[in-house]
Amino acid sequence: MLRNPALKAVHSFTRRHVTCQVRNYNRRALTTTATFPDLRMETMVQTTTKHGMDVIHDPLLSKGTAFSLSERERLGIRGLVPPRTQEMDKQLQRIIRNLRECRTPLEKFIFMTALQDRNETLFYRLLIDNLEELSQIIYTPTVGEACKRFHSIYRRSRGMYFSSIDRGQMAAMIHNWPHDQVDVIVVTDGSRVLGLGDLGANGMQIPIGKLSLYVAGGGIRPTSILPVVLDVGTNNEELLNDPLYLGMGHRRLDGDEYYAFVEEWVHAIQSRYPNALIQFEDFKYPHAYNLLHKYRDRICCFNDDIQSTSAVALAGVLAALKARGKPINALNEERIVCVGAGSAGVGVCEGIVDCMVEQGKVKSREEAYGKIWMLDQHGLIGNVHLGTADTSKPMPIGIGDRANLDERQLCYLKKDMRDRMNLEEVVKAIKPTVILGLSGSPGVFNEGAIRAMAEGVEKPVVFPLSNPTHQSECTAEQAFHWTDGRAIFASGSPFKDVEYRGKICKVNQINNAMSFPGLGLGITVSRASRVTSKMFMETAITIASMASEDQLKSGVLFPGVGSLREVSKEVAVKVCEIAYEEDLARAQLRQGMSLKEIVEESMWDPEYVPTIRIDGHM
Ligand SMILES: NC(=O)C1=CN([C@@H]2O[C@H](COP(=O)(O)OP(=O)(O)OC[C@H]3O[C@@H](n4cnc5c(N)ncnc54)[C@H](OP(=O)(O)O)[C@@H]3O)[C@@H](O)[C@H]2O)C=CC1
Ligand SMILES: CC(=O)C(=O)O
Ligand SMILES: [Mg+2]
Repeated sequence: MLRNPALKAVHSFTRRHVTCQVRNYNRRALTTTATFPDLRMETMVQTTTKHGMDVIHDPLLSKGTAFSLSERERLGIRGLVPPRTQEMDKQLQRIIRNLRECRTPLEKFIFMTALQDRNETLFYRLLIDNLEELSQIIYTPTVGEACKRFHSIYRRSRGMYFSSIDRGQMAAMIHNWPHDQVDVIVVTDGSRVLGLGDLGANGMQIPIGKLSLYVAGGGIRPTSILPVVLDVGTNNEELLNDPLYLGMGHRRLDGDEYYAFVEEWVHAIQSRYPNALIQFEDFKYPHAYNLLHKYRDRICCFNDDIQSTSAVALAGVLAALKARGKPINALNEERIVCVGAGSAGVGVCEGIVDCMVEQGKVKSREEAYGKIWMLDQHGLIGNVHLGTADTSKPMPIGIGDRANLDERQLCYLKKDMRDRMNLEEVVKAIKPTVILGLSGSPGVFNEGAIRAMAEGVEKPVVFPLSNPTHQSECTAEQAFHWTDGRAIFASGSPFKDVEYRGKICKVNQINNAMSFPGLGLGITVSRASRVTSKMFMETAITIASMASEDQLKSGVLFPGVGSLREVSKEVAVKVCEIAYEEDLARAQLRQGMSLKEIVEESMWDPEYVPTIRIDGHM
């Protein structure tokens, strides 16, 4: 059965007191007999065995100044908080005023973290009500800065760390986590944090930020999430030499040792939380792919950078087709350049190829690969027999530094083009309609390349998707100036709309944050045992259909982060449908309720509910 998202107290009234039957997350009925003059029949409540200061200092229970007098009595906190009970709206007024006084985004980040550490209900209310503004603090771009500075701004622990000294202990350690029900785990090894490289254990802020979006955008309960760092070391010299660094001070494990480490962790998770969805995040190529292929058919997991980035980028490309007045099943008519051949670049291009094949307008997968030109840091993945851009000596494939290319990247090799052509040369040669940036390399969309692109197409689709903002392949302003205001533009991190010659040019944000919360919600609600390719493709199509004709005309491709809850609902319903269709769902459908109603009812909404104390032995 699907879990009721809120605890429910069912009261049977006797003359002087109430018998209260409370169901916890495991649907175990707990019964307590006490007098609750402030509660009515069917009141939602939260329960605790805690008392006094322990209640005030538990961020999942604390309401700060909002505890009612009756709650203060029964929880033993009378006199421990200021006397006036202040409801959430007043608390929000105070919080917002204090937040606005923070001078820098990083100060805001620290402020938000402190709020999350003392009162999660208030934190999530604030976040949901101001998603567009505050996602830029708890997520990209500010989270990037917070990762770099994690070891110097560290205040209080959140999440779990599994490190090289924990080998052999992980199955026992997982029981240290205080919650019996975990629905979503985001795990990183910190090897490629946004476009910032190897940040080791400092990467913890990424799972925390992603999971905050799961709660705020996807309605997952804050008690059901688990952020994890696999601290297998770091190769970041600066961190290794910093005495304040909090991770293991050795170089990264690699090879068999690395994969054995991850395997032990997966076993530990499975032993306690066999139904949890695992999101692999910010693992460097090729580990990211290797882990995905190892686990995707074994456990309920996906790789965010590969798969949900692919869903949202495909959504952007499909919506851009519509914005250019083309049908979305004409993807095969596009000429796409992808700058970046790592997890995200290859993942996004695979999603586009899957979609072209699904649309049935290409004869083979190979034909679809032929529509995409891929560049890595050396330039185009081209034919080394035709020579390279920087040397006239031909070099057969598999020799020299091209030996690193694997079969996933070699699918895009262009036999009729010279290896390592630079971006501008590629653009001039093939006249692309779409250019994607997933390189983590700022400024690689240079003026020459973008101007050349704009000469060949009326509405060039320019998507510099690298994060955070300062790693973006170009700025919004550059894209609109170099294309004479004609670009359809989206970036990974937010930019402001641009005014160009009196016209407001719209900026979209294409970030996997638009897809993973809804996906996780759908998996959680249906209790799907696996995450499938179809779920990502349908997520893309769902998101691509969300903008109105007028929005598309104005350059808006789909709703922004501010509408994340609405987007997540739609995505979750679609993911649930697929889970049932593909026979992967383990939750029984509820009679008389549509999937949409079930999804909506499952979404946690931060509000204060009365707290009652129960006897821990009941
Ligand atoms: N908007 C979104 O939702 C998402 C954005 N991203 C962003 O994508 C970026 C890449 O992530 P990911 O793929 O995981 O990282 P990887 O490290 O796996 O891959 C980076 C790729 O970029 C290539 N590259 C580096 N410099 C250049 C250059 N100057 N010109 C062309 N290619 C270059 C690398 O080449 P080589 O192989 O030769 O080293 C490599 O192929 C990050 O900045 C990340 O923030 C990632 C996921 C989601
Ligand atoms: C957004 C994201 O997942 C990344 O930049 O890695
Ligand atoms: Mg990522």
